[in-house]
Formats: sequence, C-alpha cells, structure tokens
Amino acid sequence: MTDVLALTDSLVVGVDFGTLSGRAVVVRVRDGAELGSAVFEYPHAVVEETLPSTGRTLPPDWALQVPSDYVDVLRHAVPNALKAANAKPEDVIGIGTDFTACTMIPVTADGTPLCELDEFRAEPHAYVKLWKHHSAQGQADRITDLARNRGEKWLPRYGGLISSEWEFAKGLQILEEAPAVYAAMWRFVEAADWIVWQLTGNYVRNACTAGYKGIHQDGAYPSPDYLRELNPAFESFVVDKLAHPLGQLGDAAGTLSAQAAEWTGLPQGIAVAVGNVDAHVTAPAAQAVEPGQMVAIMGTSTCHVMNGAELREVPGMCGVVEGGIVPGLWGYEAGQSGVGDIFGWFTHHGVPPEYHETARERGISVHELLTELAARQRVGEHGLLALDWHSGNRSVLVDHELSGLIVGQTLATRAEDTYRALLEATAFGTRMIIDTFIDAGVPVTEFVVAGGLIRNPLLMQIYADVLDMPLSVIGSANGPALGSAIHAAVAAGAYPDIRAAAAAMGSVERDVYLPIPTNVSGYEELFTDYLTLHDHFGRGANEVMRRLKRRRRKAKEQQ
Ligand SMILES: Nc1ncnc2c1ncn2[C@@H]1O[C@H](COP(=O)(O)OP(=O)(O)O)[C@@H](O)[C@H]1O
Ligand SMILES: O=C(CO)[C@@H](O)[C@@H](O)COP(=O)(O)O
Repeated sequence: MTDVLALTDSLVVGVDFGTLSGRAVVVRVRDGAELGSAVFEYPHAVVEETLPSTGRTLPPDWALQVPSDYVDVLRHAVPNALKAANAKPEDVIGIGTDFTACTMIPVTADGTPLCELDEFRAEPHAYVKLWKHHSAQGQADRITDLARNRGEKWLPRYGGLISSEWEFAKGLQILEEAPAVYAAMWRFVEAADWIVWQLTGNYVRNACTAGYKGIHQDGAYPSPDYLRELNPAFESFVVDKLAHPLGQLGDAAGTLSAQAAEWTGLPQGIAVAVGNVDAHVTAPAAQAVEPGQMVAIMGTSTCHVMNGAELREVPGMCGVVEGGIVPGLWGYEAGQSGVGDIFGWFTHHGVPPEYHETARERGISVHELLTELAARQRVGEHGLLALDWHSGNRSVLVDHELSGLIVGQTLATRAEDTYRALLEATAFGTRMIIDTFIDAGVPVTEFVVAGGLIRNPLLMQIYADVLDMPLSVIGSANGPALGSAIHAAVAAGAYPDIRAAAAAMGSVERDVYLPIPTNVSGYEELFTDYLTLHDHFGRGANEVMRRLKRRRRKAKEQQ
C-alpha cells in the first residue's frame, strides 16, 4: 500500500452518472472536503419518445440513452470541477465513478457500443437500456415464474421476484425482439463498468451490479439448463454475453489511460476505482455502513440500501448481496422506481398556468411553490390518498405493469392538494419497505436521507411523520459523487478500506427532522387505507392496471 501519510493532502475525483446528467466533484482525501464540482447535462437526456438517429417512434415504457453523452461528462464535468476547485491535476491520486443501474450497453469486443456502428444506428435495441426501461416486464414475469417452478435457490435472494429493470430481462428482450443485435453483441455491459473501461482500457465487472442486477450469487449465475428452458437460444447468455472477471468495491480496476487523461485533464496512471451503483456508493458518504443504518437516496427514484450482519430473505426487496455495499457484510437493497419523477411529472402535466406564472414572478420553482402551499395543510386536510406507482412498483411488489392512482378528488381539489398527496404516497411506499424488512427479521435502526430531494423540507417532515422515525441527513449535496471519491481514495491506497475512508471523508447530521406526534397518528390511519389500496391493486385482487397498460400498448401499436 502507498504511504498513508503522504497521501493525506492529496485529492480524488468522484463522478456520479445520474439519470439526466453527470456530476464531478474534487475532494480532499484527508477530510472529505469538497473543493469544487461541475455538472454536465446529457445532450440526449433520456430517449423515450423517438430515436434521435431516425426519428422512429419508440413503444411505451422504453427508456434509452446515448453512450457518447457519458464520455462528454468526462470531457466537460471533470475539467470544470478541477477548475472550480482551483486544483492542480498533479495532486489528484485517483478517480471513482458511480452509475445508475441496471443501465446496460451492448458492445463489441473493444467496448464500442453497437449503436455507434453504422449497421445498428437505426436499431433501438442497440442503444443503452436505461434502468427505467420497463418494457421487458413480459420477460421478467417468465424469468420469475420459471425460477419459482424450478425452485431456483437464487430467487429468494431477490425477494422472490426478478425485475424487468435487470440484466436478464433486458438481455432476453434483445434476443427475442432483435436477434441480430443479440448475435452481434460481444458482451452486455453495465454502464457502471463501461465507463471504467473507457477510463482504464480494461473491462472489469463490478461485484455490486453483478450481484444485484446480474443474479450472481455464491459465485455462480443461473444455470444453462434454466436459461434453455426460458428460451433455447438463451442457454449460453451467461457464458457468451455476461460472465467476466469481477472487481470488488474499493479495489482499483486499473489506471487512467492516456486517452482518458486527455479527456479529463487528470494525470495518466492514477488509480481508477472499480465501478459502483449511485445508491450503494452513497452509504459511505453518509457514514452509514453499519448494520441497520438504512440510507434512502432520494432523487428521480429512491433506492434504499443497508448493510446487515446476516443473510435474510426479505419479500420484494431488490436483493441481498454479499459485499454489495462494503466487503464483509450483506448489502440489502430495495427501492421505488418513481419518486422525484412523479413530482416532476405532476409539475409538468398537472399544474394550471397561473401557478407557473406565480412561481416565475417569485423566482422559485413550481415544486417550491406547491411545497409552500401544501405545507400549510394539516394531515388529511386535502382528502386524498395516492398510490405512488407512476413508474411502476420496484419494492415490494416488483411489478412495472402497475400505475399511479389518486383517490378522493373533488371539484375542490387544488394542485397543491394533489402534490402533497403524491409526496405522502412516496413516504407510504418507503414505510411499506421498512415494515417488510422489519417483519423479515432485518432491523432498521436508523433512517438516513441523501439525494436531491433533501432540498424539500416538507417532504422530509412527512417522511419522519409517516415512518415515525427521526431522519438523519447526509452532510453532502453530492452524496454519490462524494461516495465515488471515497472509493477512489481507497483504490489509490490512501485508506485501508471503505469503512475507514467513510469515517474520515463522509458526513451526516442526526435528528434533523423529528416525528410530530399528532401527524404520526394522522398518518397511521391514512397508511391503513394505503395498505388496502396497495394490496387491492397490487396483489392480484384487481387487475385493472395491467389491462389498461395492455390496451395502451395495443392502441399505440395501431398508430
Ligand atoms: N423542490 C423539489 N421538491 C420535490 N422534488 C423536486 C424538487 N425539485 C426537483 N424535484 C425532483 O427531483 C428529481 C431530481 O432529483 P435529483 O436528485 O436532482 O436527480 P437524480 O435522481 O437524477 O440524481 C426530479 O425528478 C424532480 O422532479
Ligand atoms: O436502481 C438504482 C440502483 O440500484 C438506481 O441507479 C436508479 O434507481 C436510478 O437512480 P436515480 O434516481 O437516477 O439516482
């Protein structure tokens, strides 16, 4: 290991690749001080309606990205962050990255994304399938049903259900809908690993996504026999398209290549950390790496990550992976596919023009205006109750055919009422997740919040009241990027492990929001009704949501 003392005045760079943008932050190794940051918005954002290369309309529930946008983050955000920090590149000893997941890229043997080849530019399946590409639900259902029937022992590690967001569902969808793309792809690669490949020239598959998204458990993937039964042509998916040597979190995947040094302005040869997921990488940034400390990374979606000392099977969790957050502990993950996305959708499509005008005149966002108005209400005053499934349900139902619902609307309902009901619905969704963990014997002793939504104090108070738990809040506004910087410091040898680096470089403030007893009892009643709606629409008693989605797809196909 490099001399620890010599490294303490050094710097590291963390880069967080989010849903719409990438953010780089320059961090001091000694104490985690964030000296400067910069954001680069992806030029193509999320491709949901039409393919940029041809204008072809995409079917519902598709979400693609363009991989060159990620390289542009390295070319712009990293140098700009160095500039903002007034940092000397030669002081930087390592770079770490995190990505949304499961975000998948079909590539050739040299890492070229298939969508960059002339023959595949017009083929939607050759593009990046973003985590929220939800159109492989049919494949996901078959994957789950077959695993259940065969008693596959990996299924309970994923709460009994495999998500349409993950590697196998997305891979099977390519095989069945675009066999030529499937045949041409050398590997199906997590974007989290592809970006590290761009930085180092080496493909190293990270243990985190391999475990949570790639069904890698106890050193093995699903068997060829199982895959053959799913589809005979899928038998060798693991061997041909997925399996690759794994890197553990906090290890170095390699060193910065000459090409990447040119893009970023960083010195060639510095350590590059093994790739990681935006959620999991945030736990050390919030100093929440001990069993029972649940971190909710609340942004477009919410991911809940928590270490546990023991292996337990929690129904509907996204997964439990050994070393999935830090080596040596069982990392648990659950999540909600839509949170900030739902609030954002409502501000764009559900708010009358006068609210937009007022917000503009006052120089605040529509979110802030609605939050201010909604904060004046007592619990239950709006008379509404919502289900937070506008982007499907990740935990605990793992079903992306589900959709949103608002009950109780009248002619007196105003935009701020609905907005507050949506905030509350996401808090109820988190309560479902925590209750399910506790019921399965996995204690949740602390709730730590991170991510962009910590900026909304009403939302935070609602969570404290609905969960009846104090909220700890991460000290950094750039949680994932700081987490990546922490991994970079470990990969560079500045700390012996992620726990030690988290203690020195992470930060958290405890008891920032405390439950208000009258609100807690009001929400307890509403949660009982939420549970009724949740089970009625989500557990098979009423299949109307599935039927509506089917009709929508059929109508779109006929256009
Ligand atoms: N004041 C606010 N209150 C609630 N939600 C907000 C507010 N401002 C923005 N949002 C939502 O936050 C989400 C972005 O969260 P952020 O953490 O910045 O991004 P990401 O999850 O991509 O990292 C968007 O979906 C947006 O609708
Ligand atoms: O699903 C995961 C992690 O497992 C996230 O990467 C995904 O929800 C995207 O997160 P963001 O809300 O964009 O931060």
